[in-house]
Amino acid sequence: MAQPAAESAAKSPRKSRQRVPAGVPAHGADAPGADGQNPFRAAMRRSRAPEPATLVIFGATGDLARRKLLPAVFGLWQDGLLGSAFNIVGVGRQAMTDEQFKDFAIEALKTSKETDTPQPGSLEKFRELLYYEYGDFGGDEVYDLVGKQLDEAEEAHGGRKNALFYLSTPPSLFEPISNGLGRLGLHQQDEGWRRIVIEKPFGRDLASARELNAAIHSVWDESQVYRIDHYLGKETVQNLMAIRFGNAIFEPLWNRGYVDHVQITAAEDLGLEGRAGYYEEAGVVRDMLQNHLMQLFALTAMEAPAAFDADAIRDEKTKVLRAVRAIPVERVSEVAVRGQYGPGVVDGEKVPGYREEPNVKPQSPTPTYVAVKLEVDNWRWQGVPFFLRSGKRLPKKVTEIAVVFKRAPLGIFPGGLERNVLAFRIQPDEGVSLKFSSKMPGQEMVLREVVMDFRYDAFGAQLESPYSRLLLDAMLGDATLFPREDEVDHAWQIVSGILEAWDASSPRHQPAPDFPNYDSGTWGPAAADELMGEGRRWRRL
Ligand SMILES: NC(=O)C1=CN([C@@H]2O[C@H](COP(=O)(O)OP(=O)(O)OC[C@H]3O[C@@H](n4cnc5c(N)ncnc54)[C@H](OP(=O)(O)O)[C@@H]3O)[C@@H](O)[C@H]2O)C=CC1
Ligand SMILES: O=C1O[C@H](COP(=O)(O)O)[C@@H](O)[C@H](O)[C@H]1O
Repeated sequence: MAQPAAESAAKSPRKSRQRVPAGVPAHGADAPGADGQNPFRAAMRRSRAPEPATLVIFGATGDLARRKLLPAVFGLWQDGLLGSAFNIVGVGRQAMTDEQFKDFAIEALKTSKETDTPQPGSLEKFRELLYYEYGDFGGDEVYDLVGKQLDEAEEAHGGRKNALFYLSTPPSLFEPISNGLGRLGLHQQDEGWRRIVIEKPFGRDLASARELNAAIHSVWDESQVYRIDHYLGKETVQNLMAIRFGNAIFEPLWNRGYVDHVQITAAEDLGLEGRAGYYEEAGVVRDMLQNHLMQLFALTAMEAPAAFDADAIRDEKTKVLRAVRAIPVERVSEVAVRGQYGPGVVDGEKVPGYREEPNVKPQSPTPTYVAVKLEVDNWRWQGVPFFLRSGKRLPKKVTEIAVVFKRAPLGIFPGGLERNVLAFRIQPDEGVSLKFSSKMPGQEMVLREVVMDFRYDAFGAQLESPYSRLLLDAMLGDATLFPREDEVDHAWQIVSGILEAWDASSPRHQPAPDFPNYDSGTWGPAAADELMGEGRRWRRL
């Protein structure tokens, strides 16, 4: 590996790298978080402490690492959740010294909106945990250097060589990195645990996802593989399971007898945010529908698991994904709607259309909006449609799951017979609300819709970053909130026909409607309303 001139002088010899020894908390008893300032984190600390470990982030100079991963790790560390010894090795292709990477990481923490407020001195202490290696991810040398880092950590880590490899790179590098780690034997668990976290999208279609799974399994056992979907790390998504399976009152209603339909919305006000290179290839189906929305759907529709453990939950999610009626290319126009945003006004500001975004092709056919109707062929949900939608440059950022109940069978009062709605607000204003009809004060028996509302802020705790939760889970070996191979496969099967019909390069391509077909700042194309059918409409959020 060639070293740049400035770098070879500045890079300290490996031997002199000091690690925080085992037995000494990564920050001591005086450290921030140790005073129990966050009661929820304090409770976690007692029951969940990972063994000493090294977190190796491939793609450590990228957008995700900078904005989300480093702040998430910092938050965990500052709250004393990372056990007795811990360090991070950033891996990238840019030539940088440890010192330069430390500067980069601290700057990232200072600029990211996701960083917890640093306690005095904690950024300086955190800086000491950081190391950096770089090289060609297709060669061997970079993995050799990473292996040496794990060797060097051994003593400080009480003789353990536990490592979590986080692949935060473009998806095309997932397989080469997995193979590279395998070639050098870094997946072997004889001197500690070894796990690999793989970012999304996992494949770009069913065939490539299967190939990637096969390639990953040629190195790793499935129990070592953590495919990340950050929506599963959101408190409010976990609360969906808590509410469904921790209360008796919902279960009797949660079926075709009482539910009219379900709406799942993941709306974003933002546009591309400079990610054209990725998004032009992905589009909204790969970016949001195949993963985040399918996970929300599976958690809403699945049967009660026998236990709250990784296999039981993932078995149930897989079962319901399998029960979704197939959407072959011929059915796509009946059950799915696509859109692309044009110029418009969001939050009072004029914004350009998708095709005017930097590095987007002037005639780009990439969809930025999707709405789809899923039908589930099982006893519970027969005849109950699930409507899923996601789009960029919609009027606001809001993610919600709304279970819309059937109307009362007979209207004996004046006033509309409205449908009750149980709505899980995933973000923002996290909470759960129940809409029902109530008598208005007065002499007449007139009904009006009212809302009973639970807000998460009632707990008085700031919600944790999903990446913190998932990173810690992976370090603890808990895969409950990570999609398993078969789930990912079924989610790809569901969207395969849509991709085939909409991808311009597909032989069965169906030409797009005239794009752009919705203005920025509106709720998407009109055809999405028609998808709902007679008597139903998208919720106004
Ligand atoms: N950004 C986000 O908000 C989200 C991202 N993800 C996923 O996370 C992963 C990373 O995304 P993101 O951080 O946005 O991507 P970026 O392009 O910003 O960063 C990717 C990282 O990989 C490195 N890299 C890129 N190409 C190569 C190469 N050929 N050889 C070696 N290193 C390379 C980059 O190095 P360099 O700095 O030199 O370019 C950088 O460190 C992707 O899989 C993405 O889909 C998932 C959810 C949200
Ligand atoms: O994975 C992704 O998710 C974000 C939305 O995540 P959220 O937690 O902010 O809701 C989306 O903007 C991005 O395009 C996609 O890659």
